[in-house]
Amino acid sequence: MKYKAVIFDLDGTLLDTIEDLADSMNRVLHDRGFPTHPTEAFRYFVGSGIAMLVSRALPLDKRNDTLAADCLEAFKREYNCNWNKKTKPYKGVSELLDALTAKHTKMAVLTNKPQHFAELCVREFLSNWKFAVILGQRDGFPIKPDPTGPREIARRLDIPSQEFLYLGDSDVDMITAIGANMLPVGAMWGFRSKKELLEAGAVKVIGWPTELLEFVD
Ligand SMILES: O=C(O)COP(=O)(O)O
Repeated sequence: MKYKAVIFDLDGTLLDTIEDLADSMNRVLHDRGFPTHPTEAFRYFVGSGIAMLVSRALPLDKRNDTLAADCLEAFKREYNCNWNKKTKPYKGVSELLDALTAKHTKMAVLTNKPQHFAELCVREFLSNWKFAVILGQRDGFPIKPDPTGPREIARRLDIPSQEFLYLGDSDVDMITAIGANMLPVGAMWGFRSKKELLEAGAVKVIGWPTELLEFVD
């Protein structure tokens, strides 16, 4: 089966955002006298939205709703100043997006990043390519792994779910793809391991972006 459309996860799949996310959150922690984390630790904090990132980064014995809400607002302020400092597309992404564009494959972005930051990042780092839909975290809508987002993309593009490839770098992405009846493909250059991707149901795992082309119509 060859696929007609691709949904991309953003953080850890198209863009390496880890340092800007880590620097922003570490500043919030440092300002409050809490321990900071090495950048690598954020690979496991990212993926389920920024509220979860903030909660995972807070000291275990300090996690409460009031502090988490305060730190979430502080994180948004910091990230608003830092989102484009060190972020960049992964190597090989531009070749993949060029090739998909040449094939007229429909492309969309689905991320648990807030909608505002998702749009900023796509505009700044991926403006050479057309994404038919960019869906980030929006108030009142469930985030991944709920399949509402990918189903909305399929509906808006008027392409059956089964004809979508879904490329992501985390268990959340694989579970989302399976729930939406799309082919889950794991990106091994991102934040998580091959083992995690396979255990979460990746049907394929690829080590370089253009390997995705093999599955595209
Ligand atoms: O959790 C986030 O904030 C974003 O993560 P995602 O782009 O991998 O969905």
